[in-house]
Amino acid sequence: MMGGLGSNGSYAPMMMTAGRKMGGGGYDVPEGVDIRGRYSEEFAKILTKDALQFVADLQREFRSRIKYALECRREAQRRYNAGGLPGFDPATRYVRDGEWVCASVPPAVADRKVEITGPVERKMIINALNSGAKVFMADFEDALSPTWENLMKGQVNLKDAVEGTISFHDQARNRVYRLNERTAKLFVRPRGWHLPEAHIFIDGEPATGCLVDFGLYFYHNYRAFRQNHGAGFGPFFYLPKMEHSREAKIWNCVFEKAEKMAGIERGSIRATVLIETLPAVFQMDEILYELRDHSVGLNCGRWDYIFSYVKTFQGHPDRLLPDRVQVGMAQHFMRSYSDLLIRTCHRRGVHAMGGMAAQIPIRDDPVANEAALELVRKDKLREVRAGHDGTWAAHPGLIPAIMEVFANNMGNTPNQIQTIKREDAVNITEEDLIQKPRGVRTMDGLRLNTRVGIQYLAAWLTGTGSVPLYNLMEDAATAEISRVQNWQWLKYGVVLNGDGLGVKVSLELFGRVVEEEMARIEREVGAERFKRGMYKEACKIFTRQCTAPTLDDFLTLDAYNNIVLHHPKGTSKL
Ligand SMILES: CC(=O)SCCNC(=O)CCNC(=O)[C@H](O)C(C)(C)COP(=O)(O)OP(=O)(O)OC[C@H]1O[C@@H](n2cnc3c(N)ncnc32)[C@H](O)[C@@H]1OP(=O)(O)O
Ligand SMILES: O=CC(=O)O
Ligand SMILES: [Mg+2]
Repeated sequence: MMGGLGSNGSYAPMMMTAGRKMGGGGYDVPEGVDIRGRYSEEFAKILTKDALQFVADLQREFRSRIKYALECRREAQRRYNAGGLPGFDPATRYVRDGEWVCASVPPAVADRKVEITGPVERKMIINALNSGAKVFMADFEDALSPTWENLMKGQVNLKDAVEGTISFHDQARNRVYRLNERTAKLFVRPRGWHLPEAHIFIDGEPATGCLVDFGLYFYHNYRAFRQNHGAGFGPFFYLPKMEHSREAKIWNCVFEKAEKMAGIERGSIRATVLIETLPAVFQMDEILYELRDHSVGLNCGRWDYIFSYVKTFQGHPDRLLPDRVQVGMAQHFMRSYSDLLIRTCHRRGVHAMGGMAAQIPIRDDPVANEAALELVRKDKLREVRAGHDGTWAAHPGLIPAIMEVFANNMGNTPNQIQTIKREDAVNITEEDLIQKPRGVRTMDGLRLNTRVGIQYLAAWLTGTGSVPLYNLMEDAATAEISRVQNWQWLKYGVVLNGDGLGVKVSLELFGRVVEEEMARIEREVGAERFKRGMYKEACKIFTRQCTAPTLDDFLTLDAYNNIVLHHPKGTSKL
């Protein structure tokens, strides 16, 4: 027997075994903590009593502030739904106008020309650290399906990576993977504030996912990281999906508490915040200000940013998106966001990181591969010329080309913080940042959204959070665009104005498209894989979300219940 939610939803107490509290099949847990995920000896080395105590301390100290911050998000969304627009906050003008800078950049990460990203999967971690990129962002977020196995193995893998002992034996190829002498610097991206961790209960409630990711990683790695990788600084983090500086302030307090617990200097931990929600673009100074002792820049999380544009304007039929493929960095609102981010970061003395081009190598078609590479080069050239200090790559095969673009255009300097100030961007207005994207909507766009959204979700439900689809990298952020765009077009019954057909998007049309695209997916992946996969379940979830009367906040929040596996075996709803 274990502690857990009973059939009536009440919390059952944990069993005492030989004087120790055993919460969930064998873990030795502190008071009030219950582990409901599978037990493994390997995981028990991560889920130690002390590490769990640290996570529980974080949860207890910050849970009400997190709940409040999430309620503020809902309140802001209600204002946008009633016709309001996001904008700069007059109350924090003094922060934007003030002359202040963030703490100086740690020498270990002064040069971040190319950063590779990927899920916390063992082989990927080794490949990414060996890839020649300056930084590897190990992802618990957009690129990871947060199953218990993925999360806990991810923690094991990161610990081995930080200690330098990580290896992987690919049995099929009889190939052993180990770390090179020189490796990329490791950043870790925990989940966003909104995602719970349903396999760890604290005081009868699921823990906050990002506090679990951060807490366990920090607890086990701060010492080795600072010694072996950060030259006295670190660990380093990426922080996703924030909407307001009050959320950055919570992270700042989490960092201070962690530093105090570890007995390390304030300002040791450093983080780059992704500006990947529309409301956050109006809070960039404020976010940096809250994190000024712990900041190492901002990043243009362009894919979630596009998703957030649709979400923020879900009640504004005058701001509908064209086909997803047409919403690139050349759109006025996207260019304005990147330019203002560069100006803000450089004014405050930190890195302005570029975003992810979704292209990946196309192995079986050299011509298409060269065309994809050329798109990546063009995108990166725009970024480096605009003043970005580095950028993201989704695949090791892209690193040489991207590195060349950045190195050729930055000379020998590690970054452009002091050399490109972008004072011209001071003139960017609220209207520039929300300007309606230009382009057309097509039946192909609707079909592609549907096909990609379902296939991505099917992969996610089976534990894979980033996949190659039609020669592009797809992850939670890109799939979100497909979902909310379909929702928006259905909600407002838009006319597909780009293919001369003049068809109106309706429930009936969408139903037909789903049926036909499911048939196409089956043809493409083969009947056997289709049957074994989670395509039907994915289709159900995706279709429900696209047709829901009110927009779901996150695709993965609803889908999460399908990957929660409580021990002993059996799925459980939150
Ligand atoms: C919107 C955002 O948030 S972007 C950030 C989050 N998204 C991501 O991080 C996506 C990262 N990229 C990926 O996950 C992968 O590149 C995918 C899923 C798109 C494609 O992966 P694969 O299908 O494995 O590609 P492919 O077969 O070409 O891989 C070739 C090799 O490169 C490795 N590789 C591919 N991508 C990566 C990566 N990002 N990091 C490390 N290694 C990688 C593979 O492991 C494989 O290694 P091997 O030859 O030793 O077996
Ligand atoms: O996390 C990155 C994004 O583009 O979203
Ligand atoms: Mg993102």
